[in-house]
Amino acid sequence: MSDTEPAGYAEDPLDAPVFAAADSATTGPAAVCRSVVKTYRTATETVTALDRVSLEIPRAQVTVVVGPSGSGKSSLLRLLACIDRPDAGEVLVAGRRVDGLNARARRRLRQQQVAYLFQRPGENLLPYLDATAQVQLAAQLRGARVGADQVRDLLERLGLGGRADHVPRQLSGGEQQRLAVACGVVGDPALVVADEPTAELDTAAAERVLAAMQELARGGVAFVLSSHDPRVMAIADGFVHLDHGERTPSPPTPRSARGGTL
Ligand SMILES: Nc1ncnc2c1ncn2[C@@H]1O[C@H](COP(=O)(O)OP(=O)(O)OP(=O)(O)O)[C@@H](O)[C@H]1O
Repeated sequence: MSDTEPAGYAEDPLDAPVFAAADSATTGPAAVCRSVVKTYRTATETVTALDRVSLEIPRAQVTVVVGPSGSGKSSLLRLLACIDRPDAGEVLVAGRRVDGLNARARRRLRQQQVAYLFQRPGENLLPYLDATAQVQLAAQLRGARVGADQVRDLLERLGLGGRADHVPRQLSGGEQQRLAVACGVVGDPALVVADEPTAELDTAAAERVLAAMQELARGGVAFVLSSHDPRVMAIADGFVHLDHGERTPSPPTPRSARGGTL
């Protein structure tokens, strides 16, 4: 993505950590969208991927974004992860408005408050670092002081205690994705965003990754996942349904009896 910004987008005003005021950074929803519009312009047409979508992502919960192919799920996740910016509307992460920030400021906020997990487990990791070093680097980039004990504990919780000195090619796909989750949650970001996190995993590996996400969410971080996978829906505390770029009421889902619409 280019860092070149059209005029009018704000630099981060302070060259300091991008935390909002302590109260809104650590309380309230992890993220909020208000009447968000996202369009893509091609040579021949303008596609409206999101049309006035509003929602709140609660902390300490797993929110699953569902909808047919092309309904805008990835577009929404990219806005929440501060990778893209909406054409209109407001996006707040950890209480801070991010829609007006330029690429550099968004990148800094992302480092501290958001983790984005790619579908392919290997793409979330550096090939030459072992599991311990991956988590330490993620913490360092987030500006968090995390001791060796905490890294070891986190790897243990994710079932990677015996893999601490393994590099990604020595790990299975499921282990790689759990390591990516460890890197995502270390240093207490507000939000971990994952687009189709089980798409590349077999059933057993998917279930372990999802169980880890569900358990870690209880610690306070918000997980936002997009998926068509019933196993992902089964761990949802709430759903956001999209159709043709619009937020729609919840149709029946496998776990609609438990998860609410947020
Ligand atoms: N870079 C782009 N340029 C043009 N159109 C795009 C671009 N990215 C997405 N779109 C269009 O925006 C709409 C929403 O796409 P998006 O990828 O957000 O949907 P999705 O629900 O994640 O789909 P899927 O489940 O197939 O991954 C679609 O019509 C898509 O073709």
